[in-house]
Amino acid sequence: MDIENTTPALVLESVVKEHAAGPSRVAAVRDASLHIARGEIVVVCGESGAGKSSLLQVAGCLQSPTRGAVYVDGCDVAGLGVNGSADLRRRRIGFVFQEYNLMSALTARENVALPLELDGVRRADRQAHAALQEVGIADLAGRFPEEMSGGQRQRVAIARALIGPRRLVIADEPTGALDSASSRVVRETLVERARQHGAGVLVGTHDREWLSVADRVLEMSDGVLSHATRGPE
Ligand SMILES: Nc1ncnc2c1ncn2[C@@H]1O[C@H](COP(=O)(O)OP(=O)(O)OP(=O)(O)O)[C@@H](O)[C@H]1O
Repeated sequence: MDIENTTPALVLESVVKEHAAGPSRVAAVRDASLHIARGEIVVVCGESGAGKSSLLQVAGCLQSPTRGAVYVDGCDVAGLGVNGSADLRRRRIGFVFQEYNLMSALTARENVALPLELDGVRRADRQAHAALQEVGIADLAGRFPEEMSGGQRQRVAIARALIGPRRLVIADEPTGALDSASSRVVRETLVERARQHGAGVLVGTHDREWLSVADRVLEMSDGVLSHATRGPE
């Protein structure tokens, strides 16, 4: 394995995330530390309000930590500034959310190509088509999101999250809105694509079905990330 491949996809060091709530503050993440290697799938479970989304937002550089450090693919996010952080998100991090977050005015292929096009990558369209082929929905490339099922939309989101040199994929309740058959397809697709691309994957979910595909399962409770873990069940 070369040096680049041994760089962790994600390192969190003593991360604290507080949210303002009126005059007081809520500690959503309390002193969380975590390493995710490339190709590794880590699932964080926990009840509603445990702090999973807050942890994922900080890990995905969508929010700054109140304290602590975040490294994505070896890069210290605190030193990047607003533009550098946006570039890192667009180039190195893929996101999959419960709500899909696809652009409704763009076709499936255009949605997948968008992060590459924003970076001026040539032949983005062709790469997007290949990515849709890999997730098994190339025949829907010309459809708009509203013309697809939830499971199909989520596969478009996965193709978009993994296109280009992604080092880290953040998935927040990726199967929360899907039936069990679509959920299984989405799980298998994300896992297979992550293994092929060598991206580290951090999934926050209530869906216990994710435990069977995880390399590590962590529990979150009242902002505390517990490393008293199990392997996959
Ligand atoms: N923007 C915000 N402003 C104020 N408080 C927030 C904000 N976001 C989250 N919180 C609070 O932080 C805590 C953790 O919330 P978070 O959404 O991270 O949990 P979660 O485990 O993802 O929950 P769920 O599974 O319901 O999405 C909760 O007490 C929540 O009310």
